[in-house]
Amino acid sequence: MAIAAAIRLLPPTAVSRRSLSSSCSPSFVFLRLSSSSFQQPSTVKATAGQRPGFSVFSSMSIQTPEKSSTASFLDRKESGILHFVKYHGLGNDFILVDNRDSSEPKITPEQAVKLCDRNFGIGADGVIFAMPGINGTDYTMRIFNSDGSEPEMCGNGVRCFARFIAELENLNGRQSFTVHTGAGLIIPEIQEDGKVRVDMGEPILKASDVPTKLPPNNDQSVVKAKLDVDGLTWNVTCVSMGNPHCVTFDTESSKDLQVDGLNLAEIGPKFEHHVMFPARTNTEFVQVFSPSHLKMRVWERGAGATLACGTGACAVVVAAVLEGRAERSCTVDLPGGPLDIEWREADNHVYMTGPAEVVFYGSVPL
Ligand SMILES: N[C@@H](CCC[C@H](N)C(=O)O)C(=O)O
Repeated sequence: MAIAAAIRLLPPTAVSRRSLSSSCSPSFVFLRLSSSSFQQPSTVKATAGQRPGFSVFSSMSIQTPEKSSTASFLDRKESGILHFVKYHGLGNDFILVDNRDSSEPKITPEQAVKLCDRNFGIGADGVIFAMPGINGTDYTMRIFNSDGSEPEMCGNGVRCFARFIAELENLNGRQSFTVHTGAGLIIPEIQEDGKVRVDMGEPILKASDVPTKLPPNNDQSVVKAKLDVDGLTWNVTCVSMGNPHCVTFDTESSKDLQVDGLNLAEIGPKFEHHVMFPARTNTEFVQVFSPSHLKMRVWERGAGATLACGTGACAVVVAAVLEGRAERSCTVDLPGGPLDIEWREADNHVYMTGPAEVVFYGSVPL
């Protein structure tokens, strides 16, 4: 059994999308992806938004270009077919689904696991659904991790979400809108340079709300607590950005971490599933270059080692400030690139600024 994915390297209409991919030349590519769980390729139709001058190639046939169509690729509604756009924020990659017509996700967590598979599916760290807003917000964002679990929030994901919404809708010059998430109200703003700045709200420090069972300090926060993992005692600070994070800068026996040398695949799961974290945890391993320049690697709950984690970078700056290691405005280097993070004293909100890019457009049978 196999699935076919139609992949476009250029967004289908140019006007609102020009800044997303101005350096790409238009082309279509059809991929065949093996999967035991999907329908035969014969059931798959060519679904990319064709325009004059383009040829669409599939593994079975070459099809002639269709007539010009202004209909957006994503506006197509074929039953049994999921149209998506794959985005990434610093290499943290997501399958974005237009779910604005329903408050029920178009795919199940089990299907998300299959689509996220990097060998047998599209490949992604998660699936994100753009849904109708609730509680007076413009939109709702939900996300499934690549293991099928549902986190409350995703920082890189919400930047991708913002660019996706700008693709889907005429925002009439509006650069900002409100998004309901499991972490509450999140406000992204698309900047002139195409980057997205996000008001990520206030960090949560109360141990029982993070949640962590590590013993809290008098103010209920867990800062520089001792955590035994893999034969070492790690100093950890716990921060929730709606989702839980355990941040570590050192162990009892090492002054500073050298994050490049860490075996995340070995230690990451031991943090994630540690008994002190009843909702599991994301874990950030951090090196301090200067009070405004940090470097981190992350092991994500439900997704493993990823190239970037937006909520993680926010949690890292909060933890670094609480531990007296950094200032409130920092550049955080992640394996996929840098994020600018500010924990603003005036409103206690964390602001994250970084890129979000289209990778390709595609369709898969469900
Ligand atoms: N990569 C995301 C976080 C995604 C959710 C996380 N894996 C969790 O389960 O909490 C980000 O950029 O914040």
